[in-house]
Amino acid sequence: MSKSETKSGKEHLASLRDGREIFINGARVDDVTTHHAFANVARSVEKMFDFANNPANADLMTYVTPEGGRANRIWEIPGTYQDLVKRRAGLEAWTGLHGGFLGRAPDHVASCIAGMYMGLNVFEDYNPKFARNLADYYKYARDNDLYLTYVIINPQADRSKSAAEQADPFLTAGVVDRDAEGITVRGAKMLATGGVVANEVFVTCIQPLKAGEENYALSFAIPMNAKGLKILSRKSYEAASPSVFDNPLASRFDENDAVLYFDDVKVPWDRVFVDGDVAMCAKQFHATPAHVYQNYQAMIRLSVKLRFLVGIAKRTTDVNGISQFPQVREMLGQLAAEAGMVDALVAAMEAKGKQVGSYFVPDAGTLYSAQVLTQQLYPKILNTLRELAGGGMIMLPSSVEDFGNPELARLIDKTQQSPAASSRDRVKFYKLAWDAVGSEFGSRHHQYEMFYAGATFVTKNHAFRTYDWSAADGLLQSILDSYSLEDSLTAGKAA
Ligand SMILES: Cc1cc2nc3c(=O)[nH]c(=O)nc-3n(C[C@H](O)[C@H](O)[C@H](O)COP(=O)(O)OP(=O)(O)OC[C@H]3O[C@@H](n4cnc5c(N)ncnc54)[C@H](O)[C@@H]3O)c2cc1C
Repeated sequence: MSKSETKSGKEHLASLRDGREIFINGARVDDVTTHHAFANVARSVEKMFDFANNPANADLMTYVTPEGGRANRIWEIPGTYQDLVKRRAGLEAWTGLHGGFLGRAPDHVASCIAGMYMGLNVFEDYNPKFARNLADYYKYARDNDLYLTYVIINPQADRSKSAAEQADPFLTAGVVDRDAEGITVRGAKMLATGGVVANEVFVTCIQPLKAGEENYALSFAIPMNAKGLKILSRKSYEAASPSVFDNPLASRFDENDAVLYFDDVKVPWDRVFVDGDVAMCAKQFHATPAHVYQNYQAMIRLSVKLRFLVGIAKRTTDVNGISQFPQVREMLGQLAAEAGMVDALVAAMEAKGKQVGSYFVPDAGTLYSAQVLTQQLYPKILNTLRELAGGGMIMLPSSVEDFGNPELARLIDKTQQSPAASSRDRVKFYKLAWDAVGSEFGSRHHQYEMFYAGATFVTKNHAFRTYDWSAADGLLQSILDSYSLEDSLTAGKAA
């Protein structure tokens, strides 16, 4: 691929046939692009790259890099507020292709690495050679339009103990050896979403590490086909959804989650960004714009997904003929306000953003408010959708096959009635609604939105850390200072 164009979907699919070691249901996967557990999500990713690569979308989806090539907007580093908003329009359009159901689509980790590059000075202060590695990697990934995933959380095991205190010191991925060529890594990371259809993985630890845990204080990127990297897939919801009509989301947007096991994987020095520095592991996210920038992308995605879910709510009320009930309108109004709030939070992150050197960065405090609130909001919205639908999402034909039997098709037409849709459209809609809300795929999304950014105590800590407490306290104090015990006593006597 020349530097002046983005990757086509076909090129992306070809790049996935690289001998990567994916395992599912007791067997190794030969070709992820044709395997029945992954082929459709690979197609969905193919469509995303084709959309970005379409000349008609060049202005929306690509930008001119400082070096003069054209790259996917996901890699763009905005210099101004206007750049940030323009980049968001591209990300929003891209997310529309999957309704926000690909949580770790290529724009997520690209935003993280771009954010680290914006904070290159932090890496330079730490280690100029590793800083050069990061800068080179950012440009390499951008110019080759790589799809990156990341693994930044350690396996659960015993959460009351640190990585070093677990029964097996190599449960958590850590360094076993260093030599002239690089480091050798052994152990696991909790999970990589989208890893099966990504090109490379960024591996590090965002959880706090203590002195003495330097072996786990790593940051590096390697291809998904690196020798010794084992990709252990969870159950595939795609494989369990042979018909698009029956599970329109699970069959096409099951991005997969997989444990990554590093079976003595060799990482060359030029791919290492942090080695053995506990403080730097945290700084790469929080002393650079990386954490804010990657999660700002996540909020853009979520705002699109909520628009989709609110669309389901409204359609449910039309299909069931309940939209005129005042109580139902109230519920829709509540949903509209909630989805509108997330849109507004994204806009506020941009409007309250600030210049960091030559880059424009979204507002951290607003982002963390959004994270805390949306972790609570998503389950609430799913619950409202269930409340509006009643049994409509459940009492549906067993599968698309029922339509192939004329006698059953006649009975479906008779029993699936709606004031606003044909029986077929009613079934089509409610199958989609159930996939978003209640299927195993929908349920995984419930968990995803609650945890992708960390457990709630983690996001609340970020909100605590970034809120302007001095402004709050200053305001309180100024009101307290506007009266006194003495004044009130004197006033009392005067009366
Ligand atoms: C669907 C899905 C996709 C994901 N994708 C990715 C990915 O692509 N890459 C990646 O790196 N990670 C990914 N994650 C992992 C995600 O970052 C973690 O789930 C998240 O950080 C929480 O960690 P945990 O799951 O280990 O939960 P835990 O840390 O074990 O927390 C679970 C609960 O235990 C309690 N708890 C645990 N520790 C404490 C404590 N110290 N103090 C108080 N209470 C505590 C809390 O009640 C908490 O809610 C994904 C997770 C999910 C569910």
